[in-house]
Amino acid sequence: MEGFEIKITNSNKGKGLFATKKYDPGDIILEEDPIVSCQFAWNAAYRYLACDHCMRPLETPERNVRRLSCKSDIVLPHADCVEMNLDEATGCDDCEALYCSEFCKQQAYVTYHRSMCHDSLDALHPMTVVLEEWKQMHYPPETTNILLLIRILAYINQNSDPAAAAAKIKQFCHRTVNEDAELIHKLLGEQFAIQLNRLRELTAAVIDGDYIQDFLTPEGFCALMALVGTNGQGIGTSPLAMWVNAVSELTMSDDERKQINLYIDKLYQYVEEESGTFLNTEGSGLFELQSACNHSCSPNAESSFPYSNHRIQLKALKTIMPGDEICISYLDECMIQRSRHSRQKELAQNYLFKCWCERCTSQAADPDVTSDEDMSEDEPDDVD
Ligand SMILES: C[S@@+](CC[C@H](N)C(=O)[O-])C[C@H]1O[C@@H](n2cnc3c(N)ncnc32)[C@H](O)[C@@H]1O
Repeated sequence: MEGFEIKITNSNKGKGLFATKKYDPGDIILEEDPIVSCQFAWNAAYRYLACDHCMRPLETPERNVRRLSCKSDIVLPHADCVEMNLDEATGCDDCEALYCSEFCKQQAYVTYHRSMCHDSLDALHPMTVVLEEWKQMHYPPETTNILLLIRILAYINQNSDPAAAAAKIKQFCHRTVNEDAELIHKLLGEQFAIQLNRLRELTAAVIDGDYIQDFLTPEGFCALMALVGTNGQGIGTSPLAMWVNAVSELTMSDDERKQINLYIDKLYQYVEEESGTFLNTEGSGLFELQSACNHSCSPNAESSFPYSNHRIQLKALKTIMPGDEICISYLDECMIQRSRHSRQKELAQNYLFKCWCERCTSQAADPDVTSDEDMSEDEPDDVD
C-alpha cells in the first residue's frame, strides 16, 4: 500500500484508513475493484440493464433517458460523444447473465459465476427462489444484497486458497452476535428471525462447500448478513450522467453551452417526474481497502465511480497530512449540512452506530447548521 495504511483508530471506531503521505485537494488516494459486486435485485427487475460483473450500463444514454422519462421521442444531441461499445456485450452460454465484454465474462466465471450459474428461466431453481423471496422482503432502496452475499460465498469456494479467502472475508468489520442480530432486525423488520432463517436455508440450497460451512450456521449467516450490511459499499452508474459528463467536455460557444445546459435541466426534470430519485444503475460491492474508511461529518475525502463501472476512486477533498485519518461521509450532501442531533439520528437509524467523528465529539459550537427541519424534530437540538 502506498500513501496510506489501515490501523486501529480507537475502541469506538475500530479500524480506519490513515495517510502516510501528504495529499492535496483533488489528489487520488486509491482506486480499487471490489472483491465481488452486483446490481440490486430490484434495480435489475426494473430493467436497469448493466454488466452482470462490473455494472457498466448496457443501455445507451438515449435509451436510458427515454425509459426513465417515459418519452420515447427524445433524441439526444451529441449522442456519439459517449463510447459504449455495446456490440462487445456477450452473454453466459448457460444462463441469462449479460456482460459488457468477454473480459468481464471470464472474470466473473473464474471468480464466482462457475459455482452459481443456473438456467434463470427455471422458476424452481433455488437461485431464482432466493432472489424472488429477497425481493419480497426488500423494496428499493435496498440496504443490503443477498446476491452479493452469495457471490462472496462463491468467491471463497472458487478461490485457489479457500481458507485464506474465508479468513479475508472474516476480517471485514463485524460485531458481537447480539449487535449483528440487532442490525438484521433493522434491515429486515419485525419478521427478521423467520426471514433470516428462510434466506439461510435458501442460500445453503444454492451453494455449499467445506470452507463456507461457518457462514451457513444461524450465527454465521447472521454475521455475514451484518458484514454485507455494514461493509457493502453502494455503487451507482448512469448512462445519462455519462452523456452529461461527456457533453460538458465538448468545445462549444457560450450560447450553445447555455442552450445545452437548459436542455439538460429539462431532461432531468422529465426524468424526475416519472422516476423520482430512482435514476441510477445501483448495486453494492465489497471493497477491501475502501471498507476501512470510516465516516466523518466533516470528511476529508470522497469516493466515486469515475469509469461508470464498479471501480471505486477515493479522492482528497481537503489537504490531508501524514498521520491524518482519511474519512468519507456516509451521509448525503443534504444530511451532512444538518445538526449533530439529526446526523446522529440518521447514522444510528440507518448505520447503527454512534458517530465519534471530530465534528460530533468537539465541544465547539457549529452554528451554521440548524435548519427548520431540525428544529421541528422531536427533541430539542444540540446544535453543533
Ligand atoms: C465500513 S466499516 C469502516 C471500518 C471499520 N471501522 C472497521 O473496523 O472495519 C463501517 C463501520 O465502522 C464504524 N464507524 C465508521 N465510522 C464511524 C464513526 N464516525 N464513529 C463510530 N464508528 C464508526 C461503524 O461500526 C460502521 O458500521
